[in-house]
Amino acid sequence: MGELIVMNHPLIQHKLTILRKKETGSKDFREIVREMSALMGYEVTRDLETEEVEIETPLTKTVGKKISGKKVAVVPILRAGLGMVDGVLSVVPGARIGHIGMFRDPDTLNPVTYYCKLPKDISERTIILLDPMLATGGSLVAAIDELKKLGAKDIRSLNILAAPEGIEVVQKSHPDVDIYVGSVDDYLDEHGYIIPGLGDAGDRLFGTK
Ligand SMILES: O=P(O)(O)OC[C@H]1O[C@H](OP(=O)(O)OP(=O)(O)O)[C@H](O)[C@@H]1O
Ligand SMILES: O=c1cc[nH]c(=O)[nH]1
Ligand SMILES: [Mg+2]
Repeated sequence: MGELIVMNHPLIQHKLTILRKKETGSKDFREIVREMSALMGYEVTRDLETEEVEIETPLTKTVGKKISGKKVAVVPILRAGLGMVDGVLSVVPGARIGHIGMFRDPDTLNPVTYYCKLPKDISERTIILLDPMLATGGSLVAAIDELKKLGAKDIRSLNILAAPEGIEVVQKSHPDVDIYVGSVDDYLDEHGYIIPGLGDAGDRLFGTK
């Protein structure tokens, strides 16, 4: 079973509370998603491999560490995942970036894929999949299906909020994928919205409602 990591860091929780507030406008919402994503990016990269390297300081020789092993690819699920890219890149600036475009049909709640462009060597990279919202899990499962079809083997998901129903769906379909979340909320309403949630992340990020 994939691990579920709830990031209870006080800074992450403080920022999440601001995101949830209905009076937080798009400018602040975008800024806080970016800040939270940097903090979450720090957690999601905690187990990246390192190797020792000999270096020279201005005073002496010493041994330091550098990231080794697989390189990273950051893959936002459009649109809302785009809001998380800059924050994560602030901690892994050398990562390649792929894009998966997807929206959820409002009637069926099924994901519809409209775009996919990924780095060629996706099978050799650690993939950090970004989407602020994990609701029914349909979008995340479809995105992981697509990545695996193209050879991806090491995938982790970074989500600001998740519903218990969606986590279960993803863990059943893709037990090898670890899920990092800011909070596991209570339930999904009849329209598939996370409760208490923060509303529609894409609309709040881009001011489209
Ligand atoms: O877990 P699920 O039930 O699949 O729902 C989650 C998806 O819904 C939202 O996208 P949306 O369809 O609103 O598209 P947008 O990002 O363009 O706003 C969200 O950003 C996720 O991608
Ligand atoms: O609560 C939700 C559910 C899906 N997508 C969102 O943006 N918000
Ligand atoms: Mg949306």
